[in-house]
Amino acid sequence: MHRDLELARVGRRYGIRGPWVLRGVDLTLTPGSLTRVEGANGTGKSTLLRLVAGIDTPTEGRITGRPRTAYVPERFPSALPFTPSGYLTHLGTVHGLSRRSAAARAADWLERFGAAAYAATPMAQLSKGTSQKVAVAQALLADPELLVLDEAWTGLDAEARAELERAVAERTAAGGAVVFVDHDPRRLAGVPDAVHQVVAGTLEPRTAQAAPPVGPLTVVTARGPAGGRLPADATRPSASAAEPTPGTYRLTVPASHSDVVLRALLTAQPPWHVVSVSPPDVPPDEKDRP
Ligand SMILES: Nc1ncnc2c1ncn2[C@@H]1O[C@H](COP(=O)(O)OP(=O)(O)OP(=O)(O)O)[C@@H](O)[C@H]1O
Repeated sequence: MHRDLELARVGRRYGIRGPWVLRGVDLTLTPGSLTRVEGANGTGKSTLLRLVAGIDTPTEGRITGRPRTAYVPERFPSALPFTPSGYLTHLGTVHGLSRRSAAARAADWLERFGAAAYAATPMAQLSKGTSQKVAVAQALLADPELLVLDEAWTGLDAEARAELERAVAERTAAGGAVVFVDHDPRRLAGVPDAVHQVVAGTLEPRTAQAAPPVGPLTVVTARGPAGGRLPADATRPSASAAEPTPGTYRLTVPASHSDVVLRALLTAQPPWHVVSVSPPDVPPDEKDRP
């Protein structure tokens, strides 16, 4: 994503005389940012996400700077006349991939979400959870610059939920923007760069204290090159960073983001030395004891 996506004074109503669902919405999504949208039932969250995703257009106002966008809708039309493999491969070619690399990516994503065994099952026969995995895979397939997730975790098993959190971390680390709605307040808690609430048809920044991370945490201990500064991609997702001895840092990271933090440390120029990766409250020198 090379520039911001901007919503300026956006309004949406359904039907010429329908009530305004949203009005006067201003929102800026910057490259690399994670944004959460909250709001009570029926306030217009899905309406907003459809506008952000570009599958609906505003009744008034402007949206500019659209990047390559992918979207997981609240309700995925699962009864399609395809198998997951055929569907994802077809979509990959629509996104400009060769058939061969589209098929390889389709297989990779189905594997990541634990749905490889259903690659050749007609989609109409899939369980709700497996079709949700296909819904998520179709959005991630072509490395979108903007990823819009409307309750995308709903129906996924625990491993697939964690995998989707990791995929979100990868997208933002790659400079993409991610916007999500989720009924679970613990979803990626403490990680979003911005949280907005839909209230009475407008969008307001949430002013209450941001929730601290409540999911599983990982402590990454790393030693830097002389005078080295922690790479921004390592500090940004971290809930805390301490420097117990000069040049050695302990980063406490949501487990969903540990791969991204490790990659940022190891690919920095010059690279950092990762001393240990452990659950919180386990001193690094004790973690290997039986
Ligand atoms: N296609 C549509 N045609 C007419 N009205 C619609 C349409 N889509 C949404 N609405 C109305 O717009 C309002 C906001 O709906 P929306 O689904 O955006 O809210 P939401 O916050 O996502 O709700 P929920 O939390 O229940 O998913 C509701 O009153 C809904 O009935």
